[in-house]
Amino acid sequence: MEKNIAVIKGDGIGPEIVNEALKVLNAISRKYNHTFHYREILMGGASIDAYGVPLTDEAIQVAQNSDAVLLGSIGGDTNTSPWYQLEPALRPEAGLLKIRKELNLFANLRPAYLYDELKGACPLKEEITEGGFDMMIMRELTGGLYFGARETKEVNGQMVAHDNLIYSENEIRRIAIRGFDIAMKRRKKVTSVDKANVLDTSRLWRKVVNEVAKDYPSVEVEHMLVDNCAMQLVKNPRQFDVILTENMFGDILSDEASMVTGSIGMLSSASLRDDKLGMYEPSHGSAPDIAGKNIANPIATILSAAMMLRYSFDMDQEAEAIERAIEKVLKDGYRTIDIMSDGQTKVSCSQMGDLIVERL
Ligand SMILES: NC(=O)C1=CN([C@@H]2O[C@H](COP(=O)(O)OP(=O)(O)OC[C@H]3O[C@@H](n4cnc5c(N)ncnc54)[C@H](O)[C@@H]3O)[C@@H](O)[C@H]2O)C=CC1
Ligand SMILES: CC(C)CC(=O)C(=O)O
Ligand SMILES: [Mg+2]
Repeated sequence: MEKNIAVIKGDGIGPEIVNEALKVLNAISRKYNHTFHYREILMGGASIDAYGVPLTDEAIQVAQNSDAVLLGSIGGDTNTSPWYQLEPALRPEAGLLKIRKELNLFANLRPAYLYDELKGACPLKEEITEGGFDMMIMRELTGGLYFGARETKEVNGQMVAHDNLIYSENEIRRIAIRGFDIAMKRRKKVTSVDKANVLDTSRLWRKVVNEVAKDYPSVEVEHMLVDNCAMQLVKNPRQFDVILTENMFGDILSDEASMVTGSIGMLSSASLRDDKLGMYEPSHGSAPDIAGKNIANPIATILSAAMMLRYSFDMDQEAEAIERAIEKVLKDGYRTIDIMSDGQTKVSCSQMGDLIVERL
């Protein structure tokens, strides 16, 4: 098969981790006789430095006309980077939000899975992690607080800021349908997470989720308040199958879930819409604290590339080959520093990519 992939390396560790994913994709293309055409575009700080804006219309067009987008991560140190002296609409994150919105990538899938081999890297007690866990966080990605109007202005001599949180029934319904569809292929349980004891958007969310649930009688549905969910994720992560939630709650809960898998460097993601085009990126950010040192964990990005093969290209066998190769590397005891524990072999970002390629 021949596929066009828009590649956004981004900032910080972005180029390091994407290079490892490209290594793996190249090995897959050789082994399975595919041709992947990479079209590199800029986003985030790299685009600000080159063009003065975090994402150009031309870059969006390239992404729009590709079969999938592979992204590293964007952004800098929000305390020290000069990018954060710019007005908010010109900062790196504005590029990421813009591409998600322009491509209508409303469904963000973040699978959190505890590999047996990484139980030692998980900060939870053994009795909690015994038996492992495997959950899919289904995060709404193009609505809610990150996309409402916002403003900071002076009122009565002091600065006041507001951010609008808006959800429409249709936005909730389409992500809920995706969540239930995914649950049907898994353990048939949806935990819908909201703050319906306080927020109108959450009350609407719950109502629409209950309506959608009627079409999936074999799926068990429960509603959980987000503060309780944050606690349950560390108390008993095994109870979760699909966590269905809005944009900001999903952002926060997925970082928490990632740490329970051992490291945020393990958590992949797919951002999908109604057709096959999707964007694939690790759930973490650009990690400026470790950028340029060749120590970042590239596994989340490589697993995201596997999700791209599965969801955008229908290449299930190839995706599985990558996932199995990662399992083998972990079984063989190789670890980047974030997942390192006693008795294992510490490797760099690029060595981890090579070791995965060797096992494909
Ligand atoms: N999708 C994206 O591109 C995202 C971008 N960001 C941006 O990233 C920048 C840094 O944000 P932070 O809050 O520091 O979050 P972060 O996710 O970049 O880093 C948090 C911590 O996790 C570690 N970490 C992250 N990825 C890792 C990996 N692959 N291997 C090993 N360790 C890893 C970092 O070293 C850091 O200690 C900010 O500018 C933020 O806006 C944040 C989240 C998502
Ligand atoms: C940088 C934000 C806009 C996004 C984020 O934190 C995420 O998607 O995980
Ligand atoms: Mg995040």
